[in-house]
Amino acid sequence: MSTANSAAAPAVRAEGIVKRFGPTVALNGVGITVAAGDSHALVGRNGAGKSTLVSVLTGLHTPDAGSVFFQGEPAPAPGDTAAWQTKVACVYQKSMVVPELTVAENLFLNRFDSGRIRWPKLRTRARDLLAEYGVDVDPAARAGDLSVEQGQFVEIARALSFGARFIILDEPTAQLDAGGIERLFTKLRELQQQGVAFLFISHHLQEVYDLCTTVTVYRDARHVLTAPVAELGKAELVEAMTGEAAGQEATAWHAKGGALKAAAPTEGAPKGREAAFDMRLAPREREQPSTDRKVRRKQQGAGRTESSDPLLTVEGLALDNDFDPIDFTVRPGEVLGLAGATASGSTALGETLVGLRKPSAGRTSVAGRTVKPGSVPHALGAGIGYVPEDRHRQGLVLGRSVAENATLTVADQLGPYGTVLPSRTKAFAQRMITSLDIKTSGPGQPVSDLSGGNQQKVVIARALARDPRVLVAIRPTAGVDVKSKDALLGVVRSVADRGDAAVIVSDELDDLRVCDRVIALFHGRVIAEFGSGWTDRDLVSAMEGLPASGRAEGGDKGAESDE
Ligand SMILES: Nc1ncnc2c1ncn2[C@@H]1O[C@H](COP(=O)(O)OP(=O)(O)OP(=O)(O)O)[C@@H](O)[C@H]1O
Repeated sequence: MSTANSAAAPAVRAEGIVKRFGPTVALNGVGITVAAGDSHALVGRNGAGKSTLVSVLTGLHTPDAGSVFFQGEPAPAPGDTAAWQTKVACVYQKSMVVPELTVAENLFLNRFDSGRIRWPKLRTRARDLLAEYGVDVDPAARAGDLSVEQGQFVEIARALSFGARFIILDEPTAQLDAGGIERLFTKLRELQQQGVAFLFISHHLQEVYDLCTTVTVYRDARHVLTAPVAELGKAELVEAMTGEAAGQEATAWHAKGGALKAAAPTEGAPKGREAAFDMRLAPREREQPSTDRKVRRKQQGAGRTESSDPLLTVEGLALDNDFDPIDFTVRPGEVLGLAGATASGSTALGETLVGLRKPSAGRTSVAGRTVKPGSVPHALGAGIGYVPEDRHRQGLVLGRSVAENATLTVADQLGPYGTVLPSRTKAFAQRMITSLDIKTSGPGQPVSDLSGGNQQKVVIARALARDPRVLVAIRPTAGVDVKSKDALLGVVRSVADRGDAAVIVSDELDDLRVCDRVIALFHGRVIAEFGSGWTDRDLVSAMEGLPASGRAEGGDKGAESDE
């Protein structure tokens, strides 16, 4: 929306940007122009070069070639942080404010006048500043106590107060619920009216259509196209991102219902999708051949109704202040979805299953064996595999290589008598790189050098290497591009299809589509349960805590109907 500002110089113009990291060419002569007051989306597959461009546009990286202009003026000199702050700011999915400081202190961080700081004056200035941009946050609040949404608003206000008229939003909605996204978008639209321009980076293509007027696509470090969003269909957009014509490859964007489910394995057919997704380092000897037989029969078409003993049993599990007592089972061959926003208790429930949190009541067992509560090693030992939500805090050792990270949980299986055979580690990592299409220069590359989505693939590979009986994945496709999403969800599905079980904790409909059953939580309580055949509207309504409106067939047991 470039209303009154259409005649103004572009908020940013970058031309011929080249950025190399050793042998990797992260940006290969790309450009981008964001008009004043525009909301411009930058999309591309994992590793396309988006984050690298953000680093160049914010002065964190100096390009090897090319130039950047803000409002027609050359970008500040490298290292002149104060000057860059007056031009551009980047708001990430997790606010970068300093949690120990108050909002007022964060707002004026690094720009106190020399001499004594006058706190009352500072708070007043902070209040005025927040009011100017319509941000309803107490300046005396500790930044660490703010919600993600409030933290982002504070960061936007801080950027604008430096004079910046160009803000980059890098996956800003990843941690927000539907209400938070709507409020963020409303604020962005208001600011656009005042001439502020946005570069919006997201793997959620619907958000691009909801918010942006222009879209630029990068693929493999190159610029592919820039077009008005209204003139580019979703299929064309995905085609530009993947370089494949629609229909050539099912994408998560198009996939509906069972389309994402990997085909059931047939005996004597090792090739194809499941073979590619078999990421186990050393597949375990099956202890329960009878169960396996049942599962195989089921997979061969005997239908999903046939019963077998549950692999995961959860009885009266509760965590004070997070979720009420809950009971459920997951059978071999089944993927269960636990749907709900982070605050619904679904994430806490997932973290309790894997031993990260100690429940206040109840019991979990895997294949009939009770799992010691609150112990990750015990949960792993019992056969639970874990894909964490926060891959940086819980998932990866950033300084270590792709190969080392992928095999961290299976070091005991990499060589005799506690030794680790580099050849075995490398061979396993290479298999994983190929199967999951990880964009990397090789198994020896540090994971810190991978793009965010490719790091997530390493986390998933690592969980699978242990050959878990029950895979618990929390928002497994966060930050993952449309095509890789399909592959990763196929991997989760294949865990069940080989006779084990999986639990996906998510509020992403694409994640939940691979599930055979979905339990929706709201405010720590089960609000509904769906078999197959739910509609987007039904599930979204349940996750928002809205009353059932004749929700999907297949076992809806809305809270209201209990009465
Ligand atoms: N510090 C670095 N050292 C080496 N290679 C890097 C570094 N940073 C990025 N790369 C490489 O540059 C390429 C582009 O990465 P970038 O993070 O810009 O991708 P992206 O489009 O942001 O991906 P994602 O959607 O997964 O976040 C990737 O191949 C990545 O491995």
